[in-house]
Amino acid sequence: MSGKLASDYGAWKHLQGIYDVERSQLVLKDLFAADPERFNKFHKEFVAASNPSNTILLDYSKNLITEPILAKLLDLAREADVEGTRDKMFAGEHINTSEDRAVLHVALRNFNDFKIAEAGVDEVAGVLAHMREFSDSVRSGAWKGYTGKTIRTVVNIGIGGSDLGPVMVTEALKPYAKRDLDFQFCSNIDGTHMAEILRLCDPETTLFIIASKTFTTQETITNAETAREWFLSKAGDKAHVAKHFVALSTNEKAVSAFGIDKANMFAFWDWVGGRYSLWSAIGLSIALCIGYDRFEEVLRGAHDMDKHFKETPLESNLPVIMAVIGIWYNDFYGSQTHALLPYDQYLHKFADYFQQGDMESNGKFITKSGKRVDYQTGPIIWGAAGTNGQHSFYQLVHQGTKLIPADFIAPTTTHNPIRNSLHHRILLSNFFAQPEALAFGKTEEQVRKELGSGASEALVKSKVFEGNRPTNSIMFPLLTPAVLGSLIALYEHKIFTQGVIWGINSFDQMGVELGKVLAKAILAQLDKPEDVKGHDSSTTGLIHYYQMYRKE
Ligand SMILES: O=P(O)(O)OC[C@H]1O[C@H](O)[C@H](O)[C@@H](O)[C@@H]1O
Repeated sequence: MSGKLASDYGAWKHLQGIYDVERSQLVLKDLFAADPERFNKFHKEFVAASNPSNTILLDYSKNLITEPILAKLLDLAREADVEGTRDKMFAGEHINTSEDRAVLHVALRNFNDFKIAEAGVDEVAGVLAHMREFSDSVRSGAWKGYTGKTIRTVVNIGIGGSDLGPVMVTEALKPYAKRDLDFQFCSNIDGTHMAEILRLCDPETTLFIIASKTFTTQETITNAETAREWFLSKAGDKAHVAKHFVALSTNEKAVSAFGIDKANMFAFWDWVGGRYSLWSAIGLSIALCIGYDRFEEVLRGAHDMDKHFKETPLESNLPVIMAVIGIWYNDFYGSQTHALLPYDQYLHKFADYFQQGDMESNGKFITKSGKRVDYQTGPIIWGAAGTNGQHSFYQLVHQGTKLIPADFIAPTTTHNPIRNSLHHRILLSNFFAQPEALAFGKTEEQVRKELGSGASEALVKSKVFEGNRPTNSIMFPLLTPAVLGSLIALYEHKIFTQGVIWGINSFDQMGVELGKVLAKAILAQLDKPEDVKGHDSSTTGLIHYYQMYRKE
């Protein structure tokens, strides 16, 4: 940790100079016309070391960059010591400085490849074996509920990282799911979420997974208590809880205080960040859904990307390339957001997942050495599955006043080739067309030609697409467990790289605390109007309104 701001680096200043002078020449149409080799120069294919059918193509040619700009961006990564910090992460050094913790989600999918010395790493294999044994037993029907019936519904109770990863992955890998096992995910403290899920559950055949790293999260503990209360109101005897409740946590004490047997607890460790925890015991619902072997394929796919990130020179390193191009827009072009646009219905939760992954990691204005940054850090992440987005927000992406860098993501082959893959061909034609339209647009001249001489000036102008809107295109053969593992790890390491360049700690989340503390204080004041004290007039007024109209 140099203690420097990113803007102090020589490469940063150089890039600012390039941006100021060359920006007007960075026109995709011209860059492509000038160089027929542009695609060849600006794409890379990742091929997993352990599994050649796991490949990912990254085409970054439709970005507002030239070879010298990319080289300078990579110099910035070197100057910020991305490589050194990466190696520290893999070695188990405590790079999460504010919490004095290692950052070792990579150890959860390592299979004894990299040597990592940190307490708990040697326990990973044991927990995976426990997950295998348990998921096999539930899936085979050997695990019985309190009346001797097999499990039909799994309810994962968790929030944030203890929810979003399992939700996203079980959706993404639905083609591999055990279809006669239903999966529900209860996260929100809003009782509606739990009430609607319990309507679908039979206590004799439901398994509740209480997923919480800390086992102190208000939403999760309240929802878990509600589920237990509901279960006991039907099952009667507390001894039956052991057949219907398991816990995934780092906090053994709190788990046993809740009444869950140690044998039904799946452990993990403080060096697993919440938003990096789907690889840990938090992935139990994934293993139950697709089977342990498939879950392990997800881990191995991620490990292959870890190897790529750790061992590939920066020039060919996919996460690093995506990271530095993102910085070019975020910090020099001033773009505020980054869109994730998967053309695969199975990835419809991908943007939701990386909203937490990216925004909780890099949404910070203080560097690791306590300085306030004088540049932008993490972008706002958003997106939706194609082609739905096209009929919703793409108007603004094409013709709005904002620059919105976007990643288009698609498989060459669909799991559902209905009507001879007609749907997939239409889907992919849109996947190819959108980045093309965004990059090359449509000139006034083309519009005039199309409309003929009678068209009004206003109409002509309204149909012009300026183009020059940058995108990455990411393709892979099929959304398999291994590919998905690699894809998630690709984005994780992109986020890591950006955080190192910005000098921030991507692995704490101090920003979610304040609201929680205030809510606790307010909860104690909600009963009586005279108790509402210490707030501004707006907050007081809102609580009084609630007190006047509530019905309980
Ligand atoms: O798993 P838990 O300890 O219940 O935490 C759940 C979530 O809580 C907070 O919102 C943290 O900011 C998240 O990173 C975490 O994923």
